Amino acid sequence: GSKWTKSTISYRVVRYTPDLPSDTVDSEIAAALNVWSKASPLKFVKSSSGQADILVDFATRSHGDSYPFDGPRGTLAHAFGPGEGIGGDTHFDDAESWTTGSDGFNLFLVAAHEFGHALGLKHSRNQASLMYPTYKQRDRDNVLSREDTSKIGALYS
Ligand SMILES: CC(C)C[C@H](C(=O)NO)C(=O)N[C@@H](CC(=O)O)C(=O)NCc1ccccc1
Ligand SMILES: [Ca+2]
Ligand SMILES: [Zn+2]
Ligand SMILES: [Zn+2]
Repeated sequence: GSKWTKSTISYRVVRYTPDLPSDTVDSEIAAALNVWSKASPLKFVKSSSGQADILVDFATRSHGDSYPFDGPRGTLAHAFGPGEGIGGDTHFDDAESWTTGSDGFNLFLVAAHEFGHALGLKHSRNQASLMYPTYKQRDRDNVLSREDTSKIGALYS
């Protein structure tokens, strides 16, 4: 696949982390998707049951795909590139402490990075990019670099 061939993409949160109220998880996930809808023609709609393009899940260790999580730290989350079935699905390691602040790991920031992968972006070698491989604190109101914006623009122009 490498990119979605439709402009409205559905998502559903399958399981929630115990670290945060579920409506907080919902709003952080929606905010992370909004980062990308602002930089592309893509729209995201939330469904509360049944199938969806992007299934969001919190899990630990072995969790039904070939990429078991690794306990605290290390891998924080992963996402599959666009496509049917597992394509787009985004999993967060629930061994991490998920927060809305600067302690633990900020769910919004990690989700914004993961959804870049779920939309077809690879890692960047540019430290300024949200798609740089390693986590660091960023200004929530300005998470995309010019490179991120041009990459998603080129993919979904
Ligand atoms: C090989 C993959 C599965 C590593 C995985 C990742 O890149 N997921 O998208 C991940 O959890 N990377 C860590 C860093 C690492 O494992 O060395 C990370 O901080 N990812 C989240 C992240 C990265 C950059 C900005 C915001 C969030
Ligand atoms: Ca981990
Ligand atoms: Zn997984
Ligand atoms: Zn990544």
